[in-house]
Amino acid sequence: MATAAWERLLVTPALYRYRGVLGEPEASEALARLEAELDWQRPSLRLYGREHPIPRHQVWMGEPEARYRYSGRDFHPLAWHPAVAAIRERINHLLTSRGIETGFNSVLLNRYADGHERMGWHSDDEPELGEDPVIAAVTLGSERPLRFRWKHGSGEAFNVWLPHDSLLLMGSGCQSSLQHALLPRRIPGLRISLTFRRVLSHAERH
Ligand SMILES: O=C(O)CCC(=O)C(=O)O
Ligand SMILES: [Fe+2]
Repeated sequence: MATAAWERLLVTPALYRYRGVLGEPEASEALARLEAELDWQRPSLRLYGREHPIPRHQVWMGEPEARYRYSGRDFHPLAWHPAVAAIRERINHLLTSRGIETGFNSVLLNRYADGHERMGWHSDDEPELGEDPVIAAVTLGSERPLRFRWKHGSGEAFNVWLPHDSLLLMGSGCQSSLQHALLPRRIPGLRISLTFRRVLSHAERH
């Protein structure tokens, strides 16, 4: 088993990194295909009555029922692109072999043209993700740090560097005890991340 490739970054909450998740040339080919073939969107979010275009591009993809409400907007998923479906298969295989059943039915793809593009502080704790979601984030392209900070108490903020072709597994407790952000840095180059999620059906929510 390739368990040696898993690095445990935290025990509680469960935070793991895995390097070389797709291998080459698959990882570089996936980056080029996603960049060229996806219909990247830059939606605006409404803040204090004003529309602000988000500082990155994104695509929401998945099963038709996996609708997602984010910052006051409903996102309808696009059908699986074959390159994204292949990455989902790989991630599912990797996690299943560790006994983790995720049932990912959707993915948010984020495209950062360079280090100026970013994502602000948040937890992925929307009700449609359930009580304690598992989120698997694949990085393709430029290596940047994802910064984490604790929601309660005085623990220090920390960086997790995410190299090309790596997977970050945010497991139990991550969204309830931590926030994360991709802060602007003087780092050149395109980065695409794929954050796989399981959106619950209405019947599964309470
Ligand atoms: O780009 C990243 O690595 C972070 C993305 C993220 O936090 C999200 O999609 O919720
Ligand atoms: Fe996130």
